[in-house]
Amino acid sequence: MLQIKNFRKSYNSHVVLQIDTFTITPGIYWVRGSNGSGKSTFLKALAGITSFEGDIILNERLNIKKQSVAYRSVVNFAEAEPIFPEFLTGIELIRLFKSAKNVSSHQEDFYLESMHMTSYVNDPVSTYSSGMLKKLSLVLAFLGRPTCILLDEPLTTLDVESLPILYSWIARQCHQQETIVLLSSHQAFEGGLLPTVQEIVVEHTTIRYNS
Ligand SMILES: Nc1ncnc2c1ncn2[C@@H]1O[C@H](COP(=O)(O)OP(=O)(O)OP(=O)(O)O)[C@@H](O)[C@H]1O
Repeated sequence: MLQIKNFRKSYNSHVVLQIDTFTITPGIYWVRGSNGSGKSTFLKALAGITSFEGDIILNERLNIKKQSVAYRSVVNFAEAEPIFPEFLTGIELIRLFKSAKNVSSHQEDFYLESMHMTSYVNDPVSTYSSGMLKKLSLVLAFLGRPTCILLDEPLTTLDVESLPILYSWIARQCHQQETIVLLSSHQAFEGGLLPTVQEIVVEHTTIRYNS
């Protein structure tokens, strides 16, 4: 469970997001809002990579500010437009993430094979197209034993064949362990491929459930 309390994020003293209290229980959530509404800001705050006022607490014990290392070890984030060191190969980045997340198994094999990435995962990321970079960032977001997975604009640059594969990863993850999965998009969710999906709307500098 994620609890957000007295949250406020400003850029140059301009408030872009304010949330009094908001609770997210395990499940799949479609975070929808128009351009500039604050979706990325919200996910970056939950990922612990942008500063904010207030508290974010995971499972009633991991405060993002007080237990930041433990919090981040179970919260994975895929950026909307991922940028990686160009000289590293995909597999080197995966190994780096695995060591940070204390993963010893060949957990990545399932993701690389199902997303048909084995032919280029040993190449430097400087040679990757934007869709290939996106797929690599999605693999990284599933490594370890995350209890929260944050995917910012995962549909952007992903080809139509890859979308059902990503959705199957999400369904598998939620089946194996209680997980909060947040996917942001400016588009409405087209159902069918995922189990129950709830919608969180970002608008008017705050968030709400779309019930
Ligand atoms: N680094 C920054 N400095 C100043 N303002 C910023 C910064 N990042 C975001 N903003 C502002 O915060 C607001 C929310 O931006 P954010 O990127 O979170 O929106 P978004 O909903 O993800 O948009 P999009 O769908 O276009 O990606 C916008 O008004 C944006 O101009």
